[in-house]
Amino acid sequence: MANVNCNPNSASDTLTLDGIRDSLIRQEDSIVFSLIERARFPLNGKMYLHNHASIPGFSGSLVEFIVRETEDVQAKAGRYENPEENPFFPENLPRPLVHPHKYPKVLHPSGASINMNKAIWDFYFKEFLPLLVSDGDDGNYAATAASDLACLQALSRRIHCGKYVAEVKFRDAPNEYEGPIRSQERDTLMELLTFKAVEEQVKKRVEKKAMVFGQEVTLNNTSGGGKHKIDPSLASLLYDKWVMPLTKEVEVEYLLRRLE
Ligand SMILES: C=C(O[C@@H]1C=C(C(=O)O)C=C[C@H]1O)C(=O)O
Repeated sequence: MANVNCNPNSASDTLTLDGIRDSLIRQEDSIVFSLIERARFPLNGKMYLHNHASIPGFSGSLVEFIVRETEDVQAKAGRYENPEENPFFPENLPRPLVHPHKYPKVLHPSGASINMNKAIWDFYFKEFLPLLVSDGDDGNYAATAASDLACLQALSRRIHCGKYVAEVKFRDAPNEYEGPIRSQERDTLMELLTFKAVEEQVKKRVEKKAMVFGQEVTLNNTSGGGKHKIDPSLASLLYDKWVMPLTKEVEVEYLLRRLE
């Protein structure tokens, strides 16, 4: 069965750049669908206000409450034992209550501590969401927060796959990477790992996916009049401005620690 996550050959230790890129392409589907689902609801801005919900014993926004509680139960079920998964609120998470699954150890151990979720949380709520959804409040706060979390988790998984991308790039050309790693040259590492032509294809493909997945499907020939559930150019903006730069930041951070 195809594995949709970062390491497509998770049964073995073989990593290939093509295999990981295939999995990043598959994850575009999850991200675009999660955006379409979130865009069913208006902004519902009160959910994001500190202490607006007055939850006894809790200080924070309603969305933070829902994310923390969801991560708590998922941690008990072992979700964060998977090196591909990173919590948004890692502090004080409970231990798993289930028997541990043995995930293959393909990453360098120092990579485990890289967690970009604070930056993902900030750009998603402060910059991207207002572009994606309409203004307004329909009161469906719990369902809206659940769909925010689906978007955040899909984005986080994709961006942290940068660890696997960096590992395979290092294994493929250790001689090129070792010098700049030893001298901790961020800019040289960034140049070495960047493939502009691949990035251009990614932007075009996600825009096309948003167009195709977000069109109205009817049984007669009258199409939805070119209406789309989300603005396709937003998908390409999301990748250009945030997803790919953060993936590359994960790659650089991983490489900087690769020889520890
Ligand atoms: C992920 C990779 O590294 C970089 C980041 C990319 C991305 O986030 O999609 C694409 C190309 C590279 O500049 C890759 O080479 O595939």
